Amino acid sequence: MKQPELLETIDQRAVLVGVNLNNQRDFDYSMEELGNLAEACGVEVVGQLTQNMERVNKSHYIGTGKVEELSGLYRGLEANLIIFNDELSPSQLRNLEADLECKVIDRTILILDIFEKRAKTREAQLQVEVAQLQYMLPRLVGLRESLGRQSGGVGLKNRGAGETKLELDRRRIEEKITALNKELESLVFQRQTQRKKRKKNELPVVSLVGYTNAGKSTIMNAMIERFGAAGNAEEKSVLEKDMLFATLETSVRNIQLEDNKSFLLTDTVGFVSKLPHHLVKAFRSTLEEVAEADLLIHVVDYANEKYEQLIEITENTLKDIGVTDIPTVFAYNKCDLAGRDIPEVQENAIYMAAKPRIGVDELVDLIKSYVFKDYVRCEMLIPYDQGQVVSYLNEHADIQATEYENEGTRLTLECRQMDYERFHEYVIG
Ligand SMILES: Nc1nc2c(ncn2[C@@H]2O[C@H](COP(=O)(O)OP(=O)(O)OP(=O)(O)O)[C@@H](O)[C@H]2O)c(=O)[nH]1
Repeated sequence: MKQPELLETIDQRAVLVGVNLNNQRDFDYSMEELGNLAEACGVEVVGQLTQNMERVNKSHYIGTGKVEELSGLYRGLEANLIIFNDELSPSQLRNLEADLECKVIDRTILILDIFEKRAKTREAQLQVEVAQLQYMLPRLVGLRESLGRQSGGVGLKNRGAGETKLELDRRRIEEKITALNKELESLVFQRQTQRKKRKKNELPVVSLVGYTNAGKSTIMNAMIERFGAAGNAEEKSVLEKDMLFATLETSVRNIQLEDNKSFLLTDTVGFVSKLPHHLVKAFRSTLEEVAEADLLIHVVDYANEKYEQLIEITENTLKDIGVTDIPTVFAYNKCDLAGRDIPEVQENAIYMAAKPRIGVDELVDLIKSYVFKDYVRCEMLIPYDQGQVVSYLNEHADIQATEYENEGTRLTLECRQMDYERFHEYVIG
């Protein structure tokens, strides 16, 4: 059973509605973001209505006077869709649609819809479907009640399709969620096993995080191009695209630097403000990759005038998923478009432009200064009958000189602390 899509977006002309609770600093940006999300769904935005409030109205989210104003506005603009900037409760959605006689949706549906379009792997598809069903579940009763009142085509897609909607009763949806979660568990298990295997290799893990469309995938591709990555050619590069949420899955590449140092670089789903709770929950296993990183590269779209707010949104999302104490460096990207002064060099930040490949080496130097700080410089004398140790170090350490002496091979090298300890008996200086 494929559940009906949540949103019919063909020929939609929408009015956006936002409530600014207690003068939120990022309110204007969140409305702009809502417009971008709507456009990403193919919806044309024709108007906007906002209200400052201290507390939302329980029955209609906005005040009753505003409902009237909204009614006049959307009719005047010949809109056929109203989009709220926050998640509406089932009864608010029901009341608004009944009073306004117009299709009403919320930010959550928009985001779920975009995620659905972008999901490519089975895991991402399952995650999105679970989140969609979880969203629908409490709204089913309302959907049934509203059936009698509404003619087809209003509200969520499944409301229009009378019978299909009735089939989707609570129990069947719950069963479906359980079945999807089971399938998801086995996929997650596979990925966790791979992750454990990678961990055993003890390579440092560096994760790209940031607001959607900031340039994370472009940075990853720039690094792969510059330094190479393990794996075959088609698998190496990752999708970079000028769209919200181009990446929904986590890609991992082993970046091999010139001096035998390597680290795992991961690129994952981009953030947006107010990521729906169900979605964060469904994507927990994907986001876990971030939580296990040794270093985060917070990629910032420096060309966006509101970049500081985007940083805040990303930081809040990281907090929401429980990522609070991982060392972080900032990559202020898209400087070629920024048309703004580039600040003086900072300790934990670099200014770059990944698309024209500017600043990639500097970013790698910054990463190195964090993840390879426990490297030890030393000299080892390794007996000739321990050839495997020399081969191991040739692969895992930065060998600066090799000399052949009577007692064995003398290496001048920089190696990881753990290798230094492991081969301590051969250290001579
Ligand atoms: N001009 C310019 N464009 C860039 C730069 N970096 C990335 N872009 C473009 O910005 C768009 C988004 O880049 P991506 O790398 O896909 O962004 P992302 O952060 O991975 O996006 P999500 O998958 O949505 O999280 C693409 O069209 C890139 O070509 C840059 O330094 N300069």
